[in-house]
Amino acid sequence: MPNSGPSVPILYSFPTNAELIDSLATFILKAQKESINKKGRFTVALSGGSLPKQLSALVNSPAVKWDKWHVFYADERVVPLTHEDSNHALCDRELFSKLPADGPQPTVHTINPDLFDDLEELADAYEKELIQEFAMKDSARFPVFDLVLLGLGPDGHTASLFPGHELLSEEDRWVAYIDDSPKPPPKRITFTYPVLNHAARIAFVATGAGKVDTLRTVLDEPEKGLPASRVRPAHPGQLYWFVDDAASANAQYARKPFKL
Ligand SMILES: O=C(O)[C@H](O)[C@@H](O)[C@H](O)[C@H](O)COP(=O)(O)O
Repeated sequence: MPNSGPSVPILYSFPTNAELIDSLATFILKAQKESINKKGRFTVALSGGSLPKQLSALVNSPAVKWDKWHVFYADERVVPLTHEDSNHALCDRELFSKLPADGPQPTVHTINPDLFDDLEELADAYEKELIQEFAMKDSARFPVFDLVLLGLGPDGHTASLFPGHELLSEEDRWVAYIDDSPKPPPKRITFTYPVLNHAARIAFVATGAGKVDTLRTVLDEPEKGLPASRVRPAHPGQLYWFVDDAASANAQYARKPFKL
């Protein structure tokens, strides 16, 4: 019977962070290849937190076709783009600034600092960039990212979708703002579920014993509805978890051996 419901998450758990980093890079390169073969470009959404560091194996990989990458931020903090709280500044520091200056560079879509006084306008402008990237190029009704990389907060949040927040039921807007984030800084913009759940692939990355209870709840008790559990891309989209054994220690959820 054809499956048209949300994807069943695939869990990969690695004994060490080094193994996770290598496998994640292999996974990303495969996604990159498929996407470029199909459409000539690779659309990627990145998050902040510990995620950018987990992409370190890409920096020196000659297989990365950086000039085909179109990068957005799944969420961004409303601070100057060079501020230490900025997800763009973080990704730039961990990733983009490490690429050889004379080599191919990604196209990176940042939020517009000229609009910081009006969060609605800021979110709308970022949504327009998504429309230009997807609706105009692919004639798609929703943005279909080739890859979205997400982190998991200790309270089960992901991107800037926090437990109990009204944005969890947003069905129309693709990009929304919040000004009451429980994790500082309070002002942020974030992709909503309509964007996340139309992606072709989503990979969560979560490491360390600090995530052990939250990861167990997200994987084993999705009915509790933590924000990360609600990320379930519709068929044929696929959801993956790249975690380490410290983070997955309490989860009953079945692990898959990593093999592409
Ligand atoms: O901008 C942000 O705050 C992030 O995008 C956020 O969603 C992050 O991914 C999680 O909080 C996990 O963060 P850690 O990986 O640092 O635990």
